[in-house]
Amino acid sequence: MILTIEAVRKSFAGPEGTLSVLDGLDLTLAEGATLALTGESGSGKSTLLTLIAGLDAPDAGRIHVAGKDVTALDDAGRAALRRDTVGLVFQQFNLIPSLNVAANLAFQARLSGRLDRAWLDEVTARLGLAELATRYPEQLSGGQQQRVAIGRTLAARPALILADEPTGNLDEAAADRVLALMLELSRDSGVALLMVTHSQRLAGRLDRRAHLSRGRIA
Ligand SMILES: Nc1ncnc2c1ncn2[C@@H]1O[C@H](COP(=O)(O)OP(=O)(O)OP(=O)(O)O)[C@@H](O)[C@H]1O
Repeated sequence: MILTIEAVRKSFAGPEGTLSVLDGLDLTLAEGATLALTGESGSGKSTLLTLIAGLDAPDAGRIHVAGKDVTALDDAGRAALRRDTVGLVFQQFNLIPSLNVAANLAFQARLSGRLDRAWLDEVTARLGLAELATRYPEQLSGGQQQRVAIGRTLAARPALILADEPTGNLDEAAADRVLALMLELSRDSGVALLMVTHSQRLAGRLDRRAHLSRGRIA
């Protein structure tokens, strides 16, 4: 398993008291498998991705990524996990403002020591980003920024991609092309994909679906 989640709990302190978001959640994902995570707004999908990525800690339970207990790693260990094993495509694109599109696309792959020029060029072309290569993030539309954020993660070929509505800013045709590229990467390179989506149409193209409700996978 690339990902094993056992009995994870997470709650937040809010103005009306404690809000329990994840309540004993279990989930597994095999190497190279693709999973669509659905659930109502506020059900905890983004929270779950944040915990898997080690950007926040669960209150209880265990999360293993590629055999490592994320909940037991220190800051440096969790940063190394994000550099070497887990790729993130979050709703805030986190592009580097001082780097142009080409440099943003290569950034993650270079950092993880997996820069493969031919694959980077293919990702760039397939996401329609070649003609934008010398632009800077602030000169891009929301959808263009989203494609750069996806490309940056795909270029690095991490063992596990966590994507939070990665095609939310794209029209249907562009969303289909992007998802096709992600699925192809999964099939050809054994990259596992956990993708949050509100689209039943897109969810149906992944191997499995998991629905988050009342803090657990239904
Ligand atoms: N850091 C935080 N502090 C307090 N409450 C939080 C925090 N992060 C998330 N929440 C609350 O936890 C709940 C789950 O939020 P989350 O963003 O995980 O939902 P989601 O399923 O991803 O929603 P959406 O589909 O709208 O993106 C929400 O009620 C949210 O307000």
